[in-house]
Amino acid sequence: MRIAVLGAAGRMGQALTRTLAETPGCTVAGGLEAEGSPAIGQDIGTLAGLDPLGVAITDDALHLFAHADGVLDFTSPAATVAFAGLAAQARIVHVIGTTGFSEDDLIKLEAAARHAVIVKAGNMSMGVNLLAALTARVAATLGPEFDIEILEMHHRHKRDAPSGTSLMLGAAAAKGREVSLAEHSVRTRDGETGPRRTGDIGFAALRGGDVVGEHRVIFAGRERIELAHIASDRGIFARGAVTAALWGRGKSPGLYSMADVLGLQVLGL
Ligand SMILES: NC(=O)C1=CN([C@@H]2O[C@H](COP(=O)(O)OP(=O)(O)OC[C@H]3O[C@@H](n4cnc5c(N)ncnc54)[C@H](OP(=O)(O)O)[C@@H]3O)[C@@H](O)[C@H]2O)C=CC1
Ligand SMILES: O=C(O)C1=N[C@H](C(=O)O)C[C@H](O)C1
Repeated sequence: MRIAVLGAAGRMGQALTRTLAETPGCTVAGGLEAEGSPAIGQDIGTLAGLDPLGVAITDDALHLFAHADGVLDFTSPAATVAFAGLAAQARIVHVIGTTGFSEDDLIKLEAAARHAVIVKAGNMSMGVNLLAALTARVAATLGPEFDIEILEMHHRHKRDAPSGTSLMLGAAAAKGREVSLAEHSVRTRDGETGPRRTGDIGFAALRGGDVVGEHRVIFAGRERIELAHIASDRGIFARGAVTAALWGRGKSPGLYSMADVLGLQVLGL
């Protein structure tokens, strides 16, 4: 499968190139950066710390989409929405790892998925997707006397909060409890907040240093249960993304999740 990397010079872009280069059945079909980026013209392998792969990073999205069977997209919300239109036109698999979408962006991605195979997840690692399934299970088992709080820490460069993973975990908790996340989520606390409302699902975000990504789901009642995931290497996200692209080839158009790719729903988790 010919797979191109969007945002090839980024932290995830480089991890994706390394993973693609070592995955049987995949070829690195190209790398994209925005016009004016100093990465344009550089070899995608060299940039990712490998031997040269003979593929120069380009800013020509149309050419790149026309010569790929799939694209791995860890860029920015605005770029990803534009790329969804191009992937739909080219009828190729669009794997979306980007986070921080607005409601309006999500509507546009759903529209694009009527014509294209999109696999989208706030976290592509097997561990976090398992954690989400476990979170739903624990939330369904415990009553509302257990307060649910989701805590994350990421590196100082991260631009969005709560993280895509925290939102996935919040959605899983809400699903387990059979409530709407929008009606129960509390994203900030400051000043005279009053006591915690029963049933709320709270979010807290820490930023600093080079932390790859850490998440904790806390169920706090008269006793406390905590589920946690710690990522120490971006390769876990990259492996999930490449697996998703291979899985998506030949599927009917639609918006799929990593739970679909990993078969977690089939397992009843
Ligand atoms: N779902 C998951 O498993 C994971 C998701 N993420 C998400 O992936 C995204 C990227 O993270 P990260 O790699 O750390 O960020 P980086 O900023 O390191 O990388 C993003 C790259 O995309 C480039 N880019 C932005 N706009 C365009 C465009 N229009 N065309 C081509 N390239 C573009 C950026 O270029 P420039 O710097 O010039 O803007 C940059 O090189 C974030 O939303 C993050 O939350 C991250 C890890 C795992
Ligand atoms: O920006 C990151 O780095 C990460 N983003 C994703 C998120 O928003 O949850 C996944 C991972 O935690 C790393």
